[in-house]
Amino acid sequence: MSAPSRIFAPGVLEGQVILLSGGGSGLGRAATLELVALGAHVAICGRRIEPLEETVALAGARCSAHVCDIREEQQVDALVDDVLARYGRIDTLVNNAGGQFLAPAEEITPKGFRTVTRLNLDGTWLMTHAVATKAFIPAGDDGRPRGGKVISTTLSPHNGLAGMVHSSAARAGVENMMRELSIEWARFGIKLNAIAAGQFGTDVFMTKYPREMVAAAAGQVPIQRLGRPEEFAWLVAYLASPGGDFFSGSVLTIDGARDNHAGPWPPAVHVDDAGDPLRESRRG
Ligand SMILES: CCCCCCCCCCC/C=C/C(=O)SCCNC(=O)CCNC(=O)[C@H](O)C(C)(C)COP(=O)(O)OP(=O)(O)OC[C@H]1O[C@@H](n2cnc3c(N)ncnc32)[C@H](O)[C@@H]1OP(=O)(O)O
Ligand SMILES: NC(=O)C1=CN([C@@H]2O[C@H](COP(=O)(O)OP(=O)(O)OC[C@H]3O[C@@H](n4cnc5c(N)ncnc54)[C@H](OP(=O)(O)O)[C@@H]3O)[C@@H](O)[C@H]2O)C=CC1
Repeated sequence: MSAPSRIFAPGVLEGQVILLSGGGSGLGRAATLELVALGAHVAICGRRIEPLEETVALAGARCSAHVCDIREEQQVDALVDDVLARYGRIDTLVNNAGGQFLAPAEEITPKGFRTVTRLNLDGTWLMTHAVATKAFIPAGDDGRPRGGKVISTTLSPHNGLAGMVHSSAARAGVENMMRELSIEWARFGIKLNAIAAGQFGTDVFMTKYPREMVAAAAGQVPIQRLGRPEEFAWLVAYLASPGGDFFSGSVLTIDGARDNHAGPWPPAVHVDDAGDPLRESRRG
């Protein structure tokens, strides 16, 4: 059973049904636990059943595990049908599944580039389109489109992350997809936003990339630490809650100011011996 939320009133998501991709690990698992703690039913998907079942064991009976590769159209259709058959509705889709490998651009093959854009851009589109057409656009009891929310994880810094040309391109595509659809699908009551995540110390982040880069990562964040998965989870919960109802077409960057500064923090020439930012003296 999920622990009570440290931030939100219990029950704020009571009765909501949320479909979340990549719920078997890291940010997706943290978000699932928070959403369940707030009263939502959360259906999670991923390619491997074992990590999904671990999340279900932590979350309890309001969470269900569904194997689905979000890159495969038929699997996505079957997933959304399954979730609707089980819960009868979907209120929010969280497109969290994603990832990439780190490699110099000139070494990325066409297959490698496609692998990453298929996962992050095409997979997000397939999930978004399937949920919108099957759950959000069809009429509810009042004869009007049911509406719903889509929250998609993207990547900060926005000005490019060296070694990740495929993912940088794909996540920019996702952000603009959310912006564009927020206009087109406003007439159906669908609200779409992106969460541009900076560096978060999830298990995969800490182990997948070269050790020296990971060790330096927190130092490149102006607030001097990595994000904590629960901080991501709270933002997802807020957007899913009534507090998020007037957000649509936004990109919410959660990165400790990493997006605003591309180099080490603080840059040596901008600080005094004590490490404080330099200032100019007043005139006169
Ligand atoms: C400067 C600041 C320092 C900061 C610290 C450094 C890191 C910055 C991190 C930035 C923020 C982002 C963080 C995160 O996202 S953390 C979470 C990451 N999680 C994941 O990536 C999980 C999902 N990822 C995957 O499943 C895989 O990585 C992949 C996206 C590749 C998909 O896997 P799949 O099984 O479908 O693919 P394959 O392994 O079969 O590979 C297919 C082809 O892709 C090419 N490829 C794959 N790996 C590599 C590699 N390491 N190098 C080069 N090319 C690669 C290749 O063409 C594969 O085909 P072939 O096998 O036939 O060659
Ligand atoms: N941690 C970080 O610093 C940052 C993370 N992000 C993004 O946030 C998201 C979560 O990251 P994090 O928790 O750290 O990483 P993880 O690797 O732990 O999570 C990725 C999840 O996505 C699932 N997944 C991967 N490919 C597919 C697929 N084709 N179909 C369905 N599910 C899939 C994985 O499960 P399975 O392998 O079983 O399919 C896994 O549970 C990702 O999109 C990531 O790129 C963005 C910026 C920074």
